[in-house]
Amino acid sequence: MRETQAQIIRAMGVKPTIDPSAEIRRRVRFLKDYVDATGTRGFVLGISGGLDSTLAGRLAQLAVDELRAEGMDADFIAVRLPYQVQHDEDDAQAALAFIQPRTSQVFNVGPAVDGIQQEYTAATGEPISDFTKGNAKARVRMVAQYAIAGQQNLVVVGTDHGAESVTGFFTKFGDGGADILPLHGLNKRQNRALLRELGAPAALADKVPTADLLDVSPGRSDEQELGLGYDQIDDYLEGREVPVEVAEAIEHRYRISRHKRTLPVTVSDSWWREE
Ligand SMILES: Nc1ncnc2c1ncn2[C@@H]1O[C@H](COP(=O)(O)OP(=O)(O)OC[C@H]2O[C@@H]([n+]3cccc(C(=O)O)c3)[C@H](O)[C@@H]2O)[C@@H](O)[C@H]1O
Ligand SMILES: Nc1ncnc2c1ncn2[C@@H]1O[C@H](COP(=O)(O)OP(=O)(O)OP(=O)(O)O)[C@@H](O)[C@H]1O
Ligand SMILES: [Mg+2]
Repeated sequence: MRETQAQIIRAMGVKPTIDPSAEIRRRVRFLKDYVDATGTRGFVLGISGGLDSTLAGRLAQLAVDELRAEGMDADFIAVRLPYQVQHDEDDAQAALAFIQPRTSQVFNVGPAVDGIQQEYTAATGEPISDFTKGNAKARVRMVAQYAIAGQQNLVVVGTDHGAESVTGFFTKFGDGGADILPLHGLNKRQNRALLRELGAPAALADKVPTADLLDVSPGRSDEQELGLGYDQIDDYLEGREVPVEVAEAIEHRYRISRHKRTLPVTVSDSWWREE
């Protein structure tokens, strides 16, 4: 295995093989212990219909079920955060039906995002690009989740995991902004395996991953945007041999996204000087 590959695998914490049921137990216990130790009341998470939030949402609900059975007044708020009307709303509803959240809410990010779009043009005299607007959607979702968390003494669940973290494929302080990451150390196929173990419908576990941030191409697949397949990223993270150009593409993305996996850089930091 390439030395860089070994270093990246260590940093991402991905194991070559997992026991899905043991991973589920470990992660539910983690969510419960965290709430218990911090005096918070539970969790809030945006549910998109994609597989990561379906998994993290189900884990959060299982944790809350157990906390409530133990006498704690815990809650999980699953929040739909569409930009106006979501093209795959049916999948989001199927995800909610599977998760069975104690509480669910709908918070349309459309008016806030459109407000930012208008003010951007008013301020700069130029239109905001669809790409930048897409990141604003992810950031408004973060703001909405923190509003709910702040009012209700909840923590914001993030869905970051090895196969996204390694390429920095998330919006900084958008979906990357969260308090607790129950999927840390898993790659994409391992997320699917946990969902299957939990009994999720195949349509949810097998769904094509999409950031779904662009107005111009709703539901464009992550793989199309990245130019890399999750199977390739997953193989890399499991320590398997991948074509050298794939390894180099992953390592390049890993290097240039380092700033997204650290706290804001300060005058005392030097990591950014290293190659
Ligand atoms: N070297 C550096 N040191 C410190 N900060 C640096 C920096 N370079 C950029 N930055 C800052 O970071 C910003 C760029 O980062 P960011 O705003 O995140 O933007 P960026 O990384 O360009 O775009 C986010 C990417 O993540 C994808 N995404 C987003 C959300 C969800 C998902 C999904 O998987 O579903 C995927 C999205 O499709 C897009 O390709 C810059 O505007 C700048 O403020
Ligand atoms: N339309 C949406 N409604 C609610 N939450 C959303 C929406 N879009 C994104 N999110 C939140 O942002 C997170 C990051 O999006 P991302 O696409 O990486 O995950 P996903 O949609 O859950 O799964 P997948 O990567 O398989 O599409 C989601 O897990 C979810 O918490
Ligand atoms: Mg998605």
